[in-house]
Order: sequence, then structure tokens, then C-alpha cells
Amino acid sequence: MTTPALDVSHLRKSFSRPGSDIEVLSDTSFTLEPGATLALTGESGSGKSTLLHLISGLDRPDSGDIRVAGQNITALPDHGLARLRRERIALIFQQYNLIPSLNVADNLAFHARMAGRRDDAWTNALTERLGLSGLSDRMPDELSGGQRQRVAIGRAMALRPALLLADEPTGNLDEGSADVVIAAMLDLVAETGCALLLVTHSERIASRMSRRLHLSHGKVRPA
Ligand SMILES: Nc1ncnc2c1ncn2[C@@H]1O[C@H](COP(=O)(O)OP(=O)(O)OP(=O)(O)O)[C@@H](O)[C@H]1O
Repeated sequence: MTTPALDVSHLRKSFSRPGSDIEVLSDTSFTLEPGATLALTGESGSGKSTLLHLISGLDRPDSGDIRVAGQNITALPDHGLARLRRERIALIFQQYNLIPSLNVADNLAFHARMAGRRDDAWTNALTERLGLSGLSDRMPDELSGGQRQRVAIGRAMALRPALLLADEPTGNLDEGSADVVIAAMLDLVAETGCALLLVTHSERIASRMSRRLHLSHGKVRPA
């Protein structure tokens, strides 16, 4: 049996507010196989970003388990979690989050170099596959939104993660640029066997994923 890229089991998360607690996730469970693509939808405030933060190890659940490529991240101490996040989980955000002082080539290779896993052949292949070959010397502020997001995808995939988490990755892009970005992600996910969990408000983008889940009242259900 294949080990799931992601196994989320009975997750609960509340936030304490003066006078009241907000239960955001009450019993959230799902799995994602290697190479699978999943769209997560839900109303604003339903907890999509909270769920991504827990899966990426940026925050801890109150209870429940999260396994990434078989490893239970909820049981890991902080340093082990930081390492797993660096090596197995990649994140793409709506705001690109490129390093403004580094050019395209250095942004793309940044995380792999930081992890001591420089692989020039793979980063060169990613540069070409993402249509960035002529842009290697450009700085982030000299790029369009779609180009910036393609650099962010390259940076995420340079480490060959088991799981790619994308939070509204095309939220700032027009339809044409969004389509190019989604096609690039799906192409690289299919090639590497990485699993993709993508949060979106867009029906059009969600329909491109192989599976869909809707988050409502703290639980996910097939959409
Ligand atoms: N650190 C926090 N402290 C208190 N409440 C929080 C915190 N983070 C999130 N929340 C609350 O948890 C709920 C879910 O927020 P979350 O950002 O996960 O929703 P979302 O589905 O991603 O929304 P959107 O689609 O608008 O981005 C909201 O009611 C939010 O106010």
C-alpha cells in the first residue's frame, strides 16, 4: 500500500478570544495520495488558511494527527518539524513572497541551497519548464505577477517536496496568467509525484484539480 503524501486525522483547532473561543476545525479528516491534486474551497472565515498553517507546521492543532509522507508532524519537536517543513513541504502564497534583493535564478535556487541540496541540473530544468530562461537576471520587481508566481513555483519544487500547499496562488492574476501558473503546477506535480493541496475561491481553478473538498462548520466534505 502506498503511503499517503498527506493524512489528516480528526483535527481540532480553536482560537481563544476574550470572552469566547472560536472553534475553527472541529473534526477534519482526509488523505491525499502521492501525485493527487485537491482543491479546498470554503466560505471566507471557514478555516482554510488555518488548516494549511497546521499542515505546514506553522501552527499546532489542539488534537488530531497530521502525517506528511508517513511522518507524524504533530509528534515532532520544533527542530524536527522545522526540518520536515524545509525538506518535504513546500508553500506557495498569493503574494509570491520572493526575496526582493535576489534575482530570478537565485530566488529559484534559494531554498534548495539553504537546505544544502543544490541541484543545478534540476533548477535549470525547472527554469526552462517554467518559461523563465530569458529572465534569470531580472529582479522580482521587474517581473509580472504571473512570472513572479512561476519563480515561486520553481523555488517550491526545487527541493522535490512530497507535498505542495498553495494558498490562493492565482488570486492576484488575470485568467490567462492564472491558467499558465496552474498548468505549470499540475505539470510539475504529475512529473515528480508530489501531492498538491490548493486553496481557492475560484470555481474554474477548483475544477482543474482531480478532487475537491469543501470546508464548512469545522469539517470537510466532498464538493
Ligand atoms: N490567530 C488567530 N486568533 C484568533 N482567531 C483567528 C486566528 N486566526 C484565524 N482566526 C479566526 O479563525 C477563523 C478562520 O480563519 P481562516 O483565516 O482560517 O479562514 P479562511 O477560510 O482562510 O478565510 P479567507 O477565505 O477569508 O482567507 C476566522 O474566524 C478567523 O477570524
